Amino acid sequence: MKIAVTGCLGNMGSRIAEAVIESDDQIVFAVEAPGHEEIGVDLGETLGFGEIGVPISSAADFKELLDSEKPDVVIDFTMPQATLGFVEDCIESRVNIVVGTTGFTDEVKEAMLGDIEDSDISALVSPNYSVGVNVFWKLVSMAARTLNYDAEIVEVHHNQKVDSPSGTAIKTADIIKDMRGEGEFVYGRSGVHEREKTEIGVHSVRAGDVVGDHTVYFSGTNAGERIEVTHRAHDRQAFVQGALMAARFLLDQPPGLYSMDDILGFGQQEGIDEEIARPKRCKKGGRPGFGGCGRK
Ligand SMILES: NC(=O)C1=CN([C@@H]2O[C@H](COP(=O)(O)OP(=O)(O)OC[C@H]3O[C@@H](n4cnc5c(N)ncnc54)[C@H](OP(=O)(O)O)[C@@H]3O)[C@@H](O)[C@H]2O)C=CC1
Ligand SMILES: O=C(O)C1=N[C@H](C(=O)O)C[C@H](O)C1
Repeated sequence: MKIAVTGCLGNMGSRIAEAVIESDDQIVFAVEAPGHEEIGVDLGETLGFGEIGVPISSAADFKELLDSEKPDVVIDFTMPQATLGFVEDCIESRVNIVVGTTGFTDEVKEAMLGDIEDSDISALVSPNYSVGVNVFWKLVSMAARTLNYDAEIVEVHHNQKVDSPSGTAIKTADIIKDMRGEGEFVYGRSGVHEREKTEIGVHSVRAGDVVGDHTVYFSGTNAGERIEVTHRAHDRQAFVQGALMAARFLLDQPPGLYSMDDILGFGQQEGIDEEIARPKRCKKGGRPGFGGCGRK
């Protein structure tokens, strides 16, 4: 597989590059932010592998490199503004892309996904490439639909992370809302506030070198219990392996927008949810669930 890596000296980009260098795949070019002091230096030298014949290029030359080096796929973990440009260039040059960047506004992300869907490329865009988090989302969806309990999300990340809440937490909140057909997101409460039943709290912690933790608390009123669904990433390898799996998956796909569900065989969301027995009726439009009939 011929791979191009953007943000090749970042936390994720450098690890993607290292994994590719150590594999039978090939890095055909790698870019960093324009003006980066390592531009022109051999990527292998910088990453401690010795010379590999791939200079770190400026992202300003991305389109030109796409057309001359013709990678099978671009792997991008950078920042939203940069990613939008890379996606646009990939569409124009008909090169597949795996996007890991988070921090897009809803509008910008929808527009980007729409452009991909209207294009001739295949792409995968996910806020989390770890297999574990993709299973975590299934567990959360099952709990959210089954239990009529308050749902609160807490995510913890390293102190270099600039976007809050994490893309993973946002997708987790979306899943809970979708499963319940309702929900208002409330970010990091402060001051006097009476919690509405349908609120979905989202809380961000930034500290030290935490790779990425996500917990959803499902806690019932008078239920005498709570469930905490937690995923903890111990090492960025979890994301790297998923992103490389995604890149390989795209090689064989017709143009389209794919998800990790397609790769992991989780396409049958209903298959999981249908197994969950649920109370069938509630009075006055209450929402059924194992926590009883909630008010709407
Ligand atoms: N989907 C997933 O599984 C995961 C997603 N992420 C997301 O990936 C993104 C990157 O995370 P992380 O690697 O930790 O961040 P880093 O800040 O460590 O890396 C980002 C890299 O992108 C570079 N960059 C910035 N602007 C450009 C540009 N215009 N062209 C090329 N390169 C550019 C940065 O360069 P410089 O330092 O010079 O600015 C930096 O090297 C974040 O949005 C994060 O949330 C992270 C982990 C997993
Ligand atoms: O910035 C990070 O580090 C991470 N970002 C992703 C996110 O925003 O969800 C995924 C992972 O948690 C690490």
